Amino acid sequence: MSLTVQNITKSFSDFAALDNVSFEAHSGEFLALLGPSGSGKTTLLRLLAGLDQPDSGSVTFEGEDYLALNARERRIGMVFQSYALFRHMTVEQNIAFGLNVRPSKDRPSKAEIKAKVQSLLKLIQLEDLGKRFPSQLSGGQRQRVALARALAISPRILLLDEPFGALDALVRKDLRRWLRRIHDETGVTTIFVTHDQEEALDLADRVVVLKDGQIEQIGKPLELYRKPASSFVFDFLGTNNQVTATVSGAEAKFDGFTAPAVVSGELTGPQVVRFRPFDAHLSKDGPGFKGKVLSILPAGANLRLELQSEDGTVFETQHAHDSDASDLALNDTVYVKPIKVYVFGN
Ligand SMILES: Nc1ncnc2c1ncn2[C@@H]1O[C@H](COP(=O)(O)OP(=O)(O)OP(=O)(O)O)[C@@H](O)[C@H]1O
Repeated sequence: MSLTVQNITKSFSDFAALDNVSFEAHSGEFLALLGPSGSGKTTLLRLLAGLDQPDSGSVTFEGEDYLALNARERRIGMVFQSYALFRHMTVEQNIAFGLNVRPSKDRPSKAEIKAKVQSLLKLIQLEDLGKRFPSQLSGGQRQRVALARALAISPRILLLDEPFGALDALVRKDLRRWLRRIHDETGVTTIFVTHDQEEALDLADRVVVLKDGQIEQIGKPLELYRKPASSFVFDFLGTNNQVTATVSGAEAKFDGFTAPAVVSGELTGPQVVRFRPFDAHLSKDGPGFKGKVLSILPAGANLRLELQSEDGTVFETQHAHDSDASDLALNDTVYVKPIKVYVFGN
């Protein structure tokens, strides 16, 4: 059951929050909308949910005009960053809410609602907490309940707006895995808004990168990483280093060494080139950019180094714990050689 968004435009006064946005969410897909603050993610989600109308463009679900349906008719489940649970209702009552408020002709029986709530409690692994109130739950538990409540109506699409934004890093990571598992079990088409590139790349089947109300690129996480369509996408997906080089064909020439270059279009001559922290080789004698070790930080399974070259440029590099980098100490002199660079022409 796919959702097709075509040429959506939405302005506030004369400011275009969304400018000709088109994409498709395939049936059962987990799609992330990724972009910096103000890029239009929430505006887009609100249009899909029926909380607002676009100025132009179309949204269809399985060929049906979604814009002609009101929010309830669209059968969309939503989860927001702030735990929008009803404080005076227990967990069970919160989850049952969407079913209980249905008109009597569409409402399942009490026994059916009870069974549904129990199965959702099991799905979110909070079977023993059904009688608690939201204030008696942790932030992560509340977001799980919010998800169960969204799923209770058997939504055709699940829209999640930074659902883990208010939680600490460890809980976020935990919930990420958990959300992906729930998605895979239920198979519901899911659109997840985030400004956190790691979250998007980790969770989604495909990522839609938004910038200033326009789509910069749509692709699978690895595609975005390996074939970024623009310097914006490259920069937004993670830390990187920038230097100038002379580009010729698929090669970047530096002073005394070269590196393979992934070049967008036909760019030659002096260019800004970018490289990722893990696309850097360190050596004691060069060739490379000569620098001093400014900091050494453990980063999960890796080491992160900050190195300052003689002209003041700071490079960030990443290495395995068991590599030569682990022998380095602060202020050691070392040469950084990029082993793969990207060229976008800006
Ligand atoms: N009701 C509104 N009236 C005027 N401007 C608005 C309104 N809603 C959003 N905007 C503007 O539209 C742009 C996109 O906002 P939106 O909330 O969609 O961004 P976002 O990508 O979700 O950002 P964030 O990650 O900070 O939530 C912003 O510049 C915002 O100020």
